[in-house]
Order: sequence, then C-alpha cells, then structure tokens
Amino acid sequence: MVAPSRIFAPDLLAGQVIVVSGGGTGLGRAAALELVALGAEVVVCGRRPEPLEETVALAGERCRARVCDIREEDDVAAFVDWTLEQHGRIDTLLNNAGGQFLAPAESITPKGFRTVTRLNLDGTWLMTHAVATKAFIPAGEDGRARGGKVISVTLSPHNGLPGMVHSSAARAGVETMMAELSTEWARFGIRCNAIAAGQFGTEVFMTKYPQEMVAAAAGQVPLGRLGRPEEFAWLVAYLASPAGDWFSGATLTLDGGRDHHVGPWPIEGSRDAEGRPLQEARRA
Ligand SMILES: CCCCCCCCC/C=C/C(=O)SCCNC(=O)CCNC(=O)[C@H](O)C(C)(C)COP(=O)(O)OP(=O)(O)OC[C@H]1O[C@@H](n2cnc3c(N)ncnc32)[C@H](O)[C@@H]1OP(=O)(O)O
Ligand SMILES: NC(=O)C1=CN([C@@H]2O[C@H](COP(=O)(O)OP(=O)(O)OC[C@H]3O[C@@H](n4cnc5c(N)ncnc54)[C@H](OP(=O)(O)O)[C@@H]3O)[C@@H](O)[C@H]2O)C=CC1
Repeated sequence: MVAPSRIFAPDLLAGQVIVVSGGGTGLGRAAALELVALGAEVVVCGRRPEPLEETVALAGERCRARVCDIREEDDVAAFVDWTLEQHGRIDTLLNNAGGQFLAPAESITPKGFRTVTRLNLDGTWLMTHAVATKAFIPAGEDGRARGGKVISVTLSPHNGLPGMVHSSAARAGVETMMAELSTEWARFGIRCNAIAAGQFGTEVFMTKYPQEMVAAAAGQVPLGRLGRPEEFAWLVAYLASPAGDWFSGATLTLDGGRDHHVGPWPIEGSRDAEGRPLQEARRA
C-alpha cells in the first residue's frame, strides 16, 4: 500500500487517469506513487519491464504498466490504445521519459546528437500527439472535446548545461512546443506546461555521471542541495489537480535557484570582514 501524501488530501486526484512515461525509476516513479496516493489511476511506461513492475509493486492495484519506447511511433500508438482500452480516458500525460549522455560538444557525433534529440524532443512529441489525438481531442458525451493536461519535464539551467548541448537544445524545443500548443489546443481544453527540473538526486543522476561533477552539483544550487524526487512529484500533483487548471504554456522552474546562479554569494570584493554582503551607505 502506497504511503499517504504529506501535502495533499487523499482524494485530490480521484477518478483521474494519468500516464507517466519513464515511470519505472527516479522522478517518474516518485510522481507515479504520489499520484496513486492521491486517488489517480496511473499507467507507467518505459523500455524495460523490470523497473516498471517494481513501481507497480510499490504502488498497488491502481497502477498499471506497459513497455513502450517513446521514440517508436507504433509503440506509442499501441500504448495509448491499450491505456484507453483499460481506462476509457486519459486526463493527464506526464512526459518524464528522457535523458542524455555527458560529452564535450565538439566530440558529439551526428548520431549521438540525433539520439538525444530523438528521445527528448521527438519522443515527447509522439507521446503528446498520440494522447491528444486519441484521448483529449475526440468528443466526450457532451459532444465537446474531452480536453486534458500535458506536463513535460525539461532542464534547468536554461542557459544550457555545458556537456549537454544536445539535451539543452532538445529541452528548449520541448518548452516551446508546450507554449505553442497552449495556444493551438486551447480550443480543445488542453493545457500544456513544462517543469524545468534542476538537479535531483535520483539513482541515475547519482551514478551515471562523473562522480566529481555529481559531488559538485549541490554547490551550484543557491539553496545548497539537490532536489528531492517528492518535491517534483508534488508539483506534478498540483498541476494535475484543479489548482492547475489555469496554468497553460508555462515553464515552471523547480531547481532551488539554479537557473539564476551566478556563483557563491557574497564573493570577495562584495563582503565585509565578517562575510556579510556589502551595503551602500544611506544619504545623509
Ligand atoms: C557541476 C555540474 C553539475 C551538473 C552535472 C549533471 C547535470 C545533469 C542534469 C540532468 C540529469 C538527468 O537527466 S539524470 C537522468 C538521466 N537519465 C538518462 O539519461 C536515461 C536515458 N538515457 C539513455 O538511455 C542513454 O543515456 C541515451 C544515450 C540517451 C540513449 O541510449 P540508447 O541506448 O538509445 O543509445 P546508445 O546506443 O547507447 O547510443 C547511441 C549513440 O549515442 C552516442 N553516445 C551514447 N553514449 C555516449 C557517450 N557516453 N559518449 C559519447 N557518445 C555517446 C553515440 O553516438 C552512440 O552511437 P554509437 O557510437 O554507435 O554507439
Ligand atoms: N535527475 C535530474 O537531476 C534531472 C532529470 N531530468 C529529466 O527528468 C527525467 C527523469 O529523470 P530521472 O528520474 O533522474 O532519470 P531516470 O534515468 O531514472 O529516468 C528516465 C526514465 O525514462 C525512461 N526512458 C528512457 N528512454 C526511454 C524511451 N526511449 N522510451 C520510454 N522510456 C524511456 C527510463 O526507463 P527505461 O530505461 O526502462 O526506458 C527511465 O525510467 C528525465 O527526462 C531526465 O532527463 C532533468 C533535469 C535534471
């Protein structure tokens, strides 16, 4: 049995059907567990069955899983069709599946660049388009488009992460995609937003990258620590709830201040002998 939410009422999302891509691990799993705790029916997908099955085991019977590679059009179509057969509707799509490898830009081959943009930009588009055309745009019982919400994970800092030019570019594309669709698909009652995630201490984050970079990451966050996966899950739950109904086209940056980090503060030349930031004298 999944643990109750520490923030929201237990029936906040009762009756909702929510798809979480990449729901077998990390941020996606944390979101899936929180959404189930709030009463939603959750469907997770990813390439590997084992992590998905683990999420289902942790979440309980209101969570189902199916293997789907978001880069493959036929896979995506079959996944969305299956979800609709199981539940009859989808209310929210969380585009969380994604990732990249860390490498200096000059060393990235055309294939390597395509690999990352195909996953993060094309894959997000395939999922968004399939869910919209199959679940959100078709008319409901009242003859009007059913509507729904798309929440896509992107990346902070927005001036790009050195070593991740492919992912920085792809995530910028996703944010603009969400903004554009918020206008085009408003007529169907579809809300599209992005969550620009700063650095979160998920298992993959802690193990995939060079350890010296991981160790230095919190030092680049003004609030001095990595994000906790449940902090991401709470924002997803908020956006999926009625409290999120007037958000559309927004990028919500969740990063402890990382986007605007200018280095440690106060720096030498800007602090007094006790280390306090300098302040100008008031005029007499
Ligand atoms: C202080 C600062 C703090 C901050 C520092 C850190 C900030 C991190 C912020 C973000 C954190 C996160 O997102 S954490 C979560 C990350 N999670 C993930 O990345 C999970 C998903 N990722 C993946 O599946 C893989 O990494 C990915 C490469 C994207 C896709 O895998 P695939 O199996 O599809 O692809 P592969 O077959 O492995 O590779 C395809 C091609 O890509 C290229 N390629 C792949 N790996 C490569 C590598 N390591 N180096 C070079 N090139 C590579 C090659 O051209 C490969 O072709 P060949 O040459 O022919 O083989
Ligand atoms: N952790 C962090 O600091 C940050 C994370 N992010 C982004 O947030 C998201 C979640 O990150 P996190 O939980 O840390 O990382 P994970 O690597 O744990 O999560 C990525 C998930 O996406 C799935 N996935 C990858 N490729 C595909 C694919 N082609 N089709 C379907 N599913 C796929 C993976 O499952 P499988 O391998 O089984 O397919 C995995 O469950 C990612 O998009 C990540 O890039 C952004 C900023 C910072």
